[in-house]
Amino acid sequence: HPVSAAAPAAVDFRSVAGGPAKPLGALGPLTDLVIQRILVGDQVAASKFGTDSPIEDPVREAQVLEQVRAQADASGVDPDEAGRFFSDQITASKIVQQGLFDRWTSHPEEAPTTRPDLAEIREQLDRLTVALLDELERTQAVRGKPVSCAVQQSLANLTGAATEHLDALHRRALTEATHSVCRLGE
Ligand SMILES: O=C(O)C(=O)C[C@]1(C(=O)O)C=C[C@@H](O)C=C1
Repeated sequence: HPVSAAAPAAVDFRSVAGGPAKPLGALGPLTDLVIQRILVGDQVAASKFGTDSPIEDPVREAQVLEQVRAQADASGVDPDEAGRFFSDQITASKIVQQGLFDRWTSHPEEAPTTRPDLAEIREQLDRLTVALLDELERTQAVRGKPVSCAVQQSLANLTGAATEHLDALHRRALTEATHSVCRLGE
């Protein structure tokens, strides 16, 4: 009998679950937000590529970290812990931006053709800050248990990277952004 049309190479979690797939486990929601912030890095890169704006903006970084420390207190998270976590988020964003700048420079046909507004993107980042701090607060117990935390972070990163179809650059950013989640609060 004739061989049927190409079978899917892998199970799509979406069709199984019947809804949008999300990173799994206790750290799934936190990791989902981390991935969203990493993906906003693509928009930041698009807003800056081909302009005079450098990837690194120390004034904005200081504003972000100041907002984080103030809101951490209100959310019941240690400000130093929150500051370390968000420094990692900023580092991850810069990894993505530099990687995309390099890619777009050597393959100009892949460069974005429209330039999003950085001020609007920063408002998006500010909203993510609030949501991330809520998740840092909610996950304090599991993050305090080193072994199960490491297992949960691996699970969330693997499933998150797969369902969001992250490429090598964005997976590297995800590793950087989550590398101290389980050590925080110790
Ligand atoms: O807002 C920017 O310009 C960004 O590039 C985003 C971001 C961040 O992750 O918050 C990253 C790098 C900059 O140094 C400042 C802030």
